[in-house]
Amino acid sequence: TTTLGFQYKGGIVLAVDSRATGGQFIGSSTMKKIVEINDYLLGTLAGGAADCVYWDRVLAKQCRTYELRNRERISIAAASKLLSNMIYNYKGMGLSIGMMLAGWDKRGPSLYYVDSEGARTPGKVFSVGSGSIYAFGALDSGYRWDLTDEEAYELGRRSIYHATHRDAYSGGIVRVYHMKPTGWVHISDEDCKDLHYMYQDQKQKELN
Ligand SMILES: C#CCCCC(=O)N[C@@H](Cc1ccccc1)C(=O)N[C@@H](CC(C)C)B(O)O
Repeated sequence: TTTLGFQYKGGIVLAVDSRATGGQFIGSSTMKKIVEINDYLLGTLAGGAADCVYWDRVLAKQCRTYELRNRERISIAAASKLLSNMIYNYKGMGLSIGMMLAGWDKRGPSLYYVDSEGARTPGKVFSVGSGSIYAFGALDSGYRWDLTDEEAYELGRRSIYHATHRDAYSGGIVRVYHMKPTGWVHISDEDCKDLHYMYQDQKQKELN
């Protein structure tokens, strides 16, 4: 898996791949690794597929219960604390979860990284998963606070593409979402094969 998230002038962009593997076997090429917890809260999944999907659903239930009891949406900080505390109870028992939570609450945009080791940290730029080392190469060199929306989408897309090219455990569809003050927007789903040939043509044109 390769997932990434970054905050910039225009909000937060999330980008992920869609491959699920069991050893060298590819179990799925269409996994949804960006999960829509509610209209203002997105999660990204990396690690054990069952662990991530299960605890994401538990978190979604907790967030909805919070809304019903308090008549307002839960903050990203509180949602990430709920997830972190729930999985911390299982520390050392073998859970494998590396998630990002991205959302917009009354404090504005918020991006958190939470994992099954017990980490919970806010930040501006993260990449999580077996392909994150490759994604960071493109992401860190292209990241600026003042990116336009289109530049931000392309940075996310390109960074995931580079990871799918080099990491055997990443591939399939490159999915991009944008978290705005009005909630999330699904920007694009593109097969990494199509991106490969598109970038090759681009390079060819630059050489000519
Ligand atoms: C095949 C199959 C079913 C999925 C098995 C399964 O959890 N695969 C994992 C890799 C893994 C992890 C821990 C133990 C074993 C195998 C996987 O593909 N994780 C991706 C993200 C999830 C959300 C799809 B990615 O992190 O590579």
